[in-house]
Order: sequence, then structure tokens, then C-alpha cells
Amino acid sequence: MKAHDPFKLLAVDSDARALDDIRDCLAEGKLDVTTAPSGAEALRVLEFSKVDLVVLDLQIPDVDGLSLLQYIREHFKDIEVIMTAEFPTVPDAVLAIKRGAENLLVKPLQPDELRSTVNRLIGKLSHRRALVFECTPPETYGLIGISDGICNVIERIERAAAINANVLIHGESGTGKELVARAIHYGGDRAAARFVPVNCTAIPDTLIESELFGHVKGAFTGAKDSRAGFFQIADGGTIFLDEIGDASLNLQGKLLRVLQNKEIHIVGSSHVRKVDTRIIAATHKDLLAMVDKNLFREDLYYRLDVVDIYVPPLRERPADILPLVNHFLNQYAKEMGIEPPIFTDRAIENLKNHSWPGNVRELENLAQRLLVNADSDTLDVADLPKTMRQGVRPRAEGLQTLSALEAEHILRVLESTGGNKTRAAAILGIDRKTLREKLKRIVEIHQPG
Ligand SMILES: Nc1ncnc2c1ncn2[C@@H]1O[C@H](COP(=O)(O)OP(=O)(O)OP(=O)(O)O)[C@@H](O)[C@H]1O
Repeated sequence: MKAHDPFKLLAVDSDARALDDIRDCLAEGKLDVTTAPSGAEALRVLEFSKVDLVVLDLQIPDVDGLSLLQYIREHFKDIEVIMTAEFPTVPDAVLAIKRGAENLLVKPLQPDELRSTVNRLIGKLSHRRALVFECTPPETYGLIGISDGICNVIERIERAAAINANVLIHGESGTGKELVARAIHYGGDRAAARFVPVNCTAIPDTLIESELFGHVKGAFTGAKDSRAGFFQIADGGTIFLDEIGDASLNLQGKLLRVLQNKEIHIVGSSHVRKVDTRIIAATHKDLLAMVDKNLFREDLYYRLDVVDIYVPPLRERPADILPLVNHFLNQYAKEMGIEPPIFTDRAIENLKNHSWPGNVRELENLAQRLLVNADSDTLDVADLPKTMRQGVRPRAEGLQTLSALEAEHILRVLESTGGNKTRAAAILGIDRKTLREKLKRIVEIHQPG
């Protein structure tokens, strides 16, 4: 989508004459008007195309207009809605406004009133669209850091944003891969269309096609309504395939086919549909090693790896630690309405010596925790978590057993993920079950008696 594309208005009314009136009244504006005679048809339009504005009658035959309004609010939060009704009651009008409608207009519609309400909303939508285009972050794309590592990443983002090729981002968990993907999307000419993050580990094998390509009503048992898939939602925009290294071979095959043909089969429909979707994928795994072991398709790898961006771990760019921690302290202090505290030199030294297994995510969580617990305007070593208090670890004396070292590392990683076991397992390179067993053993060892 471009900044000057017309806005799309969907008029929903069971009365064909009312729909004609709306179309006639708004024909001259900066609008592309579509109509739907029922709620079901309206849902289909909403899910398969990018609508900006809906004029929705309260009394449509197959669904309560107020419920449809609520559905639109929950699923398409950027869409503006104007309700219409022939004999609206005061509670209806109050509920419509409460559920987020701009206005409730009484039928028969007065052309001047409809036009002025629509124009007001177009003003709002234009402003929002301009913000999307103008707010494209200039030099750093929202990435904080001064190290050579992060400067190199920013340079690669700029190059990737200027073209339309697929991108593969790799780096440890929490290094900022999703932030990089967003920067590429919002820094390029797809910024006005959607950025759709998809976690490849979260799609059950049985639902892959319907999740990716959508389905029509009745396509399978339980498909009560038509639903758009990720590729339709991201048409004109970008799909961010997170954890692509965990995609099943089945999912890899389906993705490869869309990348090759640039078209999708909506489940239950006999039509194919062209899609124009950019793919940015990310992983913390070594995909080439997986290709060697036949765990990742080589043809898919080369389709994704057109532009390659590596985000280094935080321990390899210690120069970024202070700017990052100060950025998060300022951000959260502002939200809490307090002055951000300042680190002592000793505390800064300890932050730099920490290995940051959870990377920037760990540092962000730490900043938040420090602020919540802060009881003075300085932060010293004693305020840091236990694992960061020693500074440089003792090397010769106080040597630990391998299992004690493992336990310490596991607990440190868990702390960095805020207790999230799935993420901790991913960072540690083990599955959740193994992590659970190891934790059980750690608890047993540390139990008194
Ligand atoms: N350079 C940076 N500047 C500012 N914030 C950052 C930076 N890098 C990461 N972050 C923040 O750190 C958090 C984790 O980043 P993100 O989710 O992008 O990491 P990721 O590599 O995609 O992690 P995962 O692989 O676990 O999904 C986010 O809140 C992100 O905004």
C-alpha cells in the first residue's frame, strides 16, 4: 500500500437501496466503496481485503450489528466504524459509542451528515497513515547501541529495507532479531501494509495450511466462518517467520511452495490467489548444519537467505550495555513517573563483566526489576542480582563441580527469561522436558536434609 492509495469503505446493510445511497453519496470522495448485504459477507470482505472504514447497519439479518461492531474492534483495531439504524434506542446508541463506533446515524441517511462524518474519519485515517510513513525511524531504527556490531546491523537493515528480497536474520535468543525485522519492514516501502509475526513453533501440523493460507466457511469440521491466513493478512506487507529453524518439514514444504509460486490455495476454495508478501525469517539455530543433517530443506534455505543479517550476542558488544540499560531505565522510569536512578562505577563494571545469556531481553528485564525495587537514586553492586555481584568470576580457587556449574548456569538463564521455561530451554539448547528434569534434580540437591 502507498501513502496516497484511496481508503477502502465497506458498507453493510441488508437494504440494497440504502447501500446504493451510500455509494452515490460517497462516490466522489477519496474512497473505494464496497458493499455487503449480510454480516457473513462483511466478515469475508474484512478478512480478505484491507478495509479502513465500515458503515454498519444495526439491523442486519444474520448477526447482531453491535456484536459485529465488537468483533471488528477486537480483530481489526485500526478500522473506523460508523453505525446506522432506522429506529435506534438510546441504549443502542450508548452501546455503539461505548464499543468504539464513531457515531450512530439515523436512517434514512442525510447525505451531508454522512459525508461530514466520513470526511472526519478520513482526516483521522490520513493522519495515521502519514505517521506510519513519516515515523519511519531515521538513523538507528529504534536499535540502541554504539558498538561496531550494532552499527554493522544498522547498515545491513538499511540495505535490506531498500530492496524487496527475503531476509534471514540469525543470532542468539533475545539479541533483537524481531526488532531488526520490524526495522526492515517499517524502513521500506511496505510500511503502510502489515508486519505479521508468526512463531513457527506454535503452528500445529494439522492447521498449517489454514493458518498460512486461510480457509473458507465449511472447509472442514469446525470451520464455522471464513478466515484469512497469515499470507492474506500480510499481502503487500511482510511475514516475519520467527524460529524458522523449528519449522517442521511439512511447514517448510508449504512455505517453499508459496515462495516459488507467489500464490496460495485458500483451504476449501478452488481458486488460487496471488500474494505479494515479503519474508523475513529468524533463527538462533545453525541452519546450514541442519541442512547437512537433512533437518532443513536446502532449497528453502537458499530462498530465505538472500540477505543475511547476523545480530551478535550482547557479550560480544559490551559497549552497548550502558546505552541499553540507560535507555530501558529511562523508558520505564518515565512510564512509572519517577526519576531514573544512576549506576555507580562499580555496578557498571559488573554489568560489563556479566555474560548476558538472555542478551538484550535479560538486560531489559533487569532494568525493569531494578526500577521496581529501587529505594535510592543510585544503583550499586548490592542492588544487582546475585549472579552479577561477583564481577569477574574466580578462576583457580573455589572451583566447582560440573553439575554445580550447570545448575548455576541454568538458574541464571531462567532468571534472565523471567522464569519462562520455553525460552530458557531454547537458550540452553535443550528441550523443555530435559530442562524440567534438570530443575527437579537441582531442587532435590538443594533441599535441606
Ligand atoms: N539494540 C536494541 N535496542 C533496543 N531494544 C532492543 C535492542 N535489541 C533488543 N531489544 C529489545 O530486547 C527485547 C528482545 O528483542 P527481540 O524480541 O527482538 O529478540 P529476538 O532475538 O527476536 O528474541 P527471540 O529469538 O527469543 O525471539 C525486545 O523488547 C527488544 O525491543
